[in-house]
Amino acid sequence: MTQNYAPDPALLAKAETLVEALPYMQRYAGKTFVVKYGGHAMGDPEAARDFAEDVVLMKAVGINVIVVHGGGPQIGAMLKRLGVESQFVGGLRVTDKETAQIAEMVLAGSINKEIVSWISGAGGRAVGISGKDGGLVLCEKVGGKREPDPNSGIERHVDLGFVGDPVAVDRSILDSLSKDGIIPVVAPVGIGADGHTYNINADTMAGAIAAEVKASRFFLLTDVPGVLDKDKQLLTDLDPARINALQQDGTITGGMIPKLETCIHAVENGVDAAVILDGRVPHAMLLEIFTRRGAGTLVRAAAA
Ligand SMILES: Nc1ncnc2c1ncn2[C@@H]1O[C@H](COP(=O)(O)OP(=O)(O)O)[C@@H](O)[C@H]1O
Ligand SMILES: CC(=O)N[C@@H](CCC(=O)OP(=O)(O)O)C(=O)O
Repeated sequence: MTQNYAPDPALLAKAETLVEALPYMQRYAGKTFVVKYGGHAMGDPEAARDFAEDVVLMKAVGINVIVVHGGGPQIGAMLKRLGVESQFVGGLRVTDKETAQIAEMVLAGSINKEIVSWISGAGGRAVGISGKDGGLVLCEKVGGKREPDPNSGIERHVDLGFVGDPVAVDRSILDSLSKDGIIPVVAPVGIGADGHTYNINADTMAGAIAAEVKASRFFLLTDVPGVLDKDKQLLTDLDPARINALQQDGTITGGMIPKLETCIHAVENGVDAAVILDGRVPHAMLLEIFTRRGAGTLVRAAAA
């Protein structure tokens, strides 16, 4: 007995999607991608599950994925619960000794292990570390910032306390984990030569790691579709000169300034491209990596 076999169009579309992904899988196998997962992007449990699936799929097709996470809103919530005041200067949290302890507890304790659990739940193997582990990140106290005084408006110098800037990254612990099929998940906390614990902006931490491992792609998952122009239209491609112009004319403000400065640092120090993506969009990274459509804002160094 014979039967006409008409493939289900939905299944056929799935097969075509896989075939579309093939050249990208071949291009990226063996390459290193650094993913910065921001605190705003990780709010929704469904989006978190999609994020973990994307990371596990990337690893399964041979990409060495390194996750660096934030947690600013979650630190803020914990400080509020504990009745500790907190303020930001130039996008960085002023961090006294108590705040540094709480930030470490939230970042390296709860958030780090939660991301490890999500990745395990998606069938991957992850190990959570902070910049303190295996000598990963040595940092230096960030110099103070100039800020107008809220009362007088006169500029004053603000000491940020235990806020660190990565000055040396030792990639060996990342390489050991990656080689063994493990996805490193890194909390933005580091140690200084003075032995103190420092709170590091997660974009800065991720950028320093991306530059050290010469990542092919550096993804920054946030809560906007990418960099928007004055008419709220997505800017799909940027280079350092254009970013400087957008900063000068006030198109880029707030948290986007350190984010793009980190992208410039990364692409000028050996990272092929940085991409700012909306982490709330389901499977945002897979769409960017494995389809012709792409998403978000791609930042590259200026052509030589
Ligand atoms: N031109 C711009 N395009 C997009 N976002 C911008 C722009 N200028 C400022 N922003 C702000 O930058 C924010 C992203 O930075 P941030 O809050 O530090 O993100 P995250 O916590 O994910 O690191 C956006 O939510 C938006 O409010
Ligand atoms: C020094 C400094 O500001 N550290 C940040 C670290 C977390 C972070 O950067 O998280 P997001 O990426 O979610 O913003 C903070 O304390 O909020």
